[in-house]
Amino acid sequence: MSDISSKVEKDAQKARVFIICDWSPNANLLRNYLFKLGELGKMQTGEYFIMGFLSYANNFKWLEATDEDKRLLYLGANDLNDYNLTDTQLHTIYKNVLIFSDGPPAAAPNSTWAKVQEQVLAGKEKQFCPPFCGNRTIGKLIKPRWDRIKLLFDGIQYLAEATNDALSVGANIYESSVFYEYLISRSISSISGVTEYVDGFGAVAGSMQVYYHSAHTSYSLRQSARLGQSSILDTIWVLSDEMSIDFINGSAPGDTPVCGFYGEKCPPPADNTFVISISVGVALFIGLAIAAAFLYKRYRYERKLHSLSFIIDRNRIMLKKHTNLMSQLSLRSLVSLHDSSLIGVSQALRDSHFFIEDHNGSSSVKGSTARASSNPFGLIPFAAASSEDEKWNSVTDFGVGLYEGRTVALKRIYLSDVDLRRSLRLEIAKLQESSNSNVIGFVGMVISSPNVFLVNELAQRGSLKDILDNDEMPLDDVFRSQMTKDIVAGLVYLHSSAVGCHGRLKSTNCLIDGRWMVRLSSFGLRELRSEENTWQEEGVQESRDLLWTAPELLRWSTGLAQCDILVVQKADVYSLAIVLYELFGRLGPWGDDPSEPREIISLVKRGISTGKKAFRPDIAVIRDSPQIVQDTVVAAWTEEPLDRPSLFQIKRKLRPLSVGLKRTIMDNMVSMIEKYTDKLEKDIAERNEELEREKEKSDALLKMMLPEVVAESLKVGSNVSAETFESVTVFFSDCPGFVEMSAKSKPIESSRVPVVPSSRVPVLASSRLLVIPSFPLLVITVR
Ligand SMILES: Nc1nc2c(ncn2[C@@H]2O[C@H](COP(=O)(O)OP(=O)(O)OP(=O)(O)O)[C@@H](O)[C@H]2O)c(=O)[nH]1
Repeated sequence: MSDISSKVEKDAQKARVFIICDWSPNANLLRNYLFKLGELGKMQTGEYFIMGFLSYANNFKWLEATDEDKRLLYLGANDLNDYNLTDTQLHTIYKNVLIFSDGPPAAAPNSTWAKVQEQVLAGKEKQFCPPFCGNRTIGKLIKPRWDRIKLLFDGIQYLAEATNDALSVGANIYESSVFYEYLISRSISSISGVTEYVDGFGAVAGSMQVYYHSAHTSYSLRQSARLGQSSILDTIWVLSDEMSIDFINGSAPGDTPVCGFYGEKCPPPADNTFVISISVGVALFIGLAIAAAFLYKRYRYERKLHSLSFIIDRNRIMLKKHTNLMSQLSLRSLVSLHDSSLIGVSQALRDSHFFIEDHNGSSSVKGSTARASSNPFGLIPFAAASSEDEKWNSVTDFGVGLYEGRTVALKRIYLSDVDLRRSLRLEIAKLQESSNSNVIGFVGMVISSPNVFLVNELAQRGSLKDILDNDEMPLDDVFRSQMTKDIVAGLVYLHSSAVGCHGRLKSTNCLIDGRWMVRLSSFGLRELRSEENTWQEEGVQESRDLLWTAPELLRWSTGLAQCDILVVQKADVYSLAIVLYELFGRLGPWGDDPSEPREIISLVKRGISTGKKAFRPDIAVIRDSPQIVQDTVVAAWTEEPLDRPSLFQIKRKLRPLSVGLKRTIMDNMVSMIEKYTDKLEKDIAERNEELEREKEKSDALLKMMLPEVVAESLKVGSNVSAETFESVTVFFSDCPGFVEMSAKSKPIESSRVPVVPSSRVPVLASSRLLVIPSFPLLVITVR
């Protein structure tokens, strides 16, 4: 048994389809072979197949057994327990076996062969009676050799037919060489009902029986078909009956495995044990590391939540007076307030839009702060506050302070105290996490009852509203496109961050930093800000603040904190539409609509009433803006929130605005300054020319009135010192009759009285030479 086991194992490594030529001496060998393959798991996969030949002479009892199970018995059912196989496995094994045998085919009912078999069996019974009359067991045990019986019948039939043929043509059947010609190359109609053939050498090709597993019987192989020669001329063997083989995998197994018997057709299987164990180890380590990192992060997060590190002690902030130049001054006035030099103008534009001063009046030069100690820009003064409390109380909505060496913005929250519950601390943690170039960073919170302030990064140039309200602040396409891009980018960031939405987007919350970049502020803290709203008194300002709010939020009475984040995101899209309208129309959030904010809000709240469109700003106000902007605005303020485009769609739609926008807003600013510079250069050159001319005139006048030396001294600002002369002549003279002469002359004529050319010419002599044009005959005398 162990021999056959190792043989089977070896064979199975070298072959897939086994053709076993003769088991005749021992049918149990087939059984062993099959079941060993089964035990190795080879037969169940459908990869192996066995075909074998069993000689009828040696195995007729098994092959002729009518009882299905007996066939199995002969195949080794006695020893079945020796094999470690289940019923199902046995069935599967039989599906992979095909047996051929040389015995006669099974007799068809009512055929001659069936009758012969019946007579043989009856004769057999007679033969054993007496002594075994009535005892059928003996008869059953003795199996007739049907192959021999068939051969006997066929042989007689064959000889008779050959003799008949020979005699019918008068051939001499006693001459063996003659008779032989009638014996070869002919067919035999076998008693078993099939046709067999004798070839040219006198050999009977005969037929072969095929035994195969039958699905509807128990463990057995049964005669399923007959393999015979197709014709007397043709030596091809064909299956004469229909038979299908129930291949386990649906088709015949290949003669070699996919990877070849030695795996030569596939890359050699690496010894994965080491790799697998390393991988598992690494995976385990990474898993543990991730879990540890996660737990540690969670622990730090919880600690952070509990640490209240965001609370800033009021005393660590130095309050500053401030004014926002953008909201108060035009560029022109900015120019005139500073010295008119070009450096002064550009400097003012570049860094002085925000003016901060200490309480005691001395200017603080920090970041973009002012240069003057006076108050040329109309500082928003603090009340003459003496105590810290008074100073903090006097800060209105927005204040400025110095904290840890940087200037920060202080945003008043209209609550007298704050309950630092977990939900609020979570909201604050989200704010602390948000960091993007288009949103204002959160620094901390001052809670000093009754004052509550958010401390944020400061945006030097105020809000978008400040800039839009300043009529003389030029805004061209580059500015608008850049600002649009920044606002959309800020919103996209917020929607994808932990904060999730903005909730109160408006132009006052779009702040402009020192690099002219728009950064969104006042987002997050929805819970805290909702409390503030109910606490705050309703007023005109509050209605004005709602001009950017989406209709569904206006109708929502329970406050922003209760809204689903998706609802607020859609409301942000509406607010964006109003901000864009404001940016491109520059007439405020509702354009030139004369209605009071309160009226506008109530009309928006009403929504779409039958037959009417939703109440919105007049789109004609922005008709000069690019079509994509107009389309975006109209789509984004649609009444139905779900019909509004997503931010990503808006971003994509507005992308052409930035195409070709090579210059940044800073470049634009510089070009604007250059334009101003050119103009001022021209103005100054003209003024200089004028000044030069005037200067020449006054010099000439001075020289006429005073001696040159004296005039020059006076021009350079030095004193005219007294001089000493040793000999001087003081000459006083008068022209007699000058008064009469003047009375008779026109003013122009009297001005043409010649002047004595030089003091060195003898006066009396020269006087005779003088001629007055209007009195040519008059002789001038001098006294
Ligand atoms: N320069 C400058 N001005 C600011 C800053 N923050 C706020 N402001 C000014 O203060 C004004 C009001 O700001 P907020 O109180 O945040 O605006 P709001 O409309 O009341 O905002 P919410 O109440 O938060 O909706 C803005 O329009 C700006 O003029 C800042 O960081 N820098």
